[in-house]
Amino acid sequence: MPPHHKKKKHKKQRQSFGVSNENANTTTEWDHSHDVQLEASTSYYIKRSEHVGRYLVASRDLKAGNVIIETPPLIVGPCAETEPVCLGCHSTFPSSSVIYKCESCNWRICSPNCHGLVAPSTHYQLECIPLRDKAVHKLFQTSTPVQVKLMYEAILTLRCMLLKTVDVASYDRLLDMDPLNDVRQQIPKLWNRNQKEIVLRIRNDWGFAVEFTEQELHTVCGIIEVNAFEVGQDPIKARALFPEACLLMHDCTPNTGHTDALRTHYLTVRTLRDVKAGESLTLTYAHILQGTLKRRQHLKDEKFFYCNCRRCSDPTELGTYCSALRCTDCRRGLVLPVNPLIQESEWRCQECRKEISCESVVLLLEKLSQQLECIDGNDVVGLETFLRKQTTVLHDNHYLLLSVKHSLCELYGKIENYLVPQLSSDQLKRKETLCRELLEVIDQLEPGLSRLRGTIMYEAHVPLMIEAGQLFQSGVIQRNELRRRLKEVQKLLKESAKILSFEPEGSPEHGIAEAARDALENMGSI
Ligand SMILES: C[S@@+](CC[C@H](N)C(=O)[O-])C[C@H]1O[C@@H](n2cnc3c(N)ncnc32)[C@H](O)[C@@H]1O
Repeated sequence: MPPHHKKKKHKKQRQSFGVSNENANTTTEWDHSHDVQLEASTSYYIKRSEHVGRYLVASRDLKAGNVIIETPPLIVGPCAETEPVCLGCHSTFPSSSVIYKCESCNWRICSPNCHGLVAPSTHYQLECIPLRDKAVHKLFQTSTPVQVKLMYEAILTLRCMLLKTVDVASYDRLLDMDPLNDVRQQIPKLWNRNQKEIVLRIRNDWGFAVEFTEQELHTVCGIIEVNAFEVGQDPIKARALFPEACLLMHDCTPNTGHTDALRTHYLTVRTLRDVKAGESLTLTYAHILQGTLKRRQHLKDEKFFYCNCRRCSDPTELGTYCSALRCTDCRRGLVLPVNPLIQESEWRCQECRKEISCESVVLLLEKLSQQLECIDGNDVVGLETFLRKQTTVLHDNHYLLLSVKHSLCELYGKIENYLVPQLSSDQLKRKETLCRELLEVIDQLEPGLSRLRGTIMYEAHVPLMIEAGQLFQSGVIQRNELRRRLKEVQKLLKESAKILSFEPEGSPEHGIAEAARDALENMGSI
């Protein structure tokens, strides 16, 4: 993995997928007995419940790593509020790049030979001629940068609508996805934004009023908002729709994970751990290393439902305490939400019973997040200082601290002045501790073949291997202990290589899998 040389902000956690529902009831489980079975595949069948709508259920016992869905996208398009991107492959344009434009519609492309221009359900097949005929590119001359971003955002909606004439079967599959119109219509801010920025833009500014009704366009906006996956990796990022995969129910400790191929966005969904026949197959629509209050609010705001899963229902978040604060009154107890399924719930110290309002907790976390945002993402000393100071206020596993620990465990050994040969034994020990602390939490929240686990296991092997060698050479440990330690390193590398071998070719994680395999080979037999 190349070192991070660029100055960067403290990294945000990676997010995957988005969905919705309005149910804010406070039951943690729902009664499945009335759920209706709809369709079946070899690995799953589709059921429907009052509470979540359609969802997938394992039709047989599945092993960790089993592929349950492998599918090309129904349609791909630019992200919301994106910088201008190539309408073929959705890559952003480096500032120094030569400007190419599509000869027909005059929108920017990365190159006349871009593979994406001719891919099914993209530029040439869908919006190129209509954009040309309506001379939409002329609007760029009079648009502000914000309006330009909104023009790119509207492209995916236009593409979906154009399927109606170009590929009726795909359009029907698209319309089978739930737009949650009733729910979204009750959110004026969202509905009015779509009306102004997407619906009226396409109908009035771009001249498609005869072709598409307002209602049709709102429905497609909803289908995208509720069901689209974020696909790709910098500098190519896009949104894509997958009719089967979008039926996976959300859970904050999911039993499946997904990857998408870099160029084609071909999606593969795999089980992260063994799943019994009859268990729901679940995916997370939120960040794993995020606290319940924030995770649930994100799901409500972006995906229109409050999650009531096992993790959300448990104030300790499955014993990880990753939302817990330290009591500044008695200085002994941990402060947890009284009822985590109520967003406004009071928080209470488990020792002195002192209560804090949810508002105060939110304000404190906002203040701390802002402080963290101000620290450069490569500033090891700054991040360590933040950790040291805030462990007096936050539990060691608090999600804000976990995100700092995640950054630090990658920085030690990777950036200038902290490259592996430059690390002191204290710094190596520190990297090891950070990795162990993170793995302990991830083993609870996303056990199994999780990408996060795989990358941290790779990081963990470095200090362990070096330390074992140094201790042996200085005579502190004997051959047997060396062998035991190297076996542990081997185990980490094997698991990391196995997990990350699922990652798409060309991705950083795929590179780590290769590095793990090389390291194993270099170790030989022990
Ligand atoms: C992408 S769709 C999933 C498929 C959808 N159930 C259907 O019938 O088309 C996302 C929607 O499913 C529901 N959903 C998924 N996971 C849920 C969960 N854990 N709790 C409540 N609703 C959920 C919400 O209504 C959400 O808006």
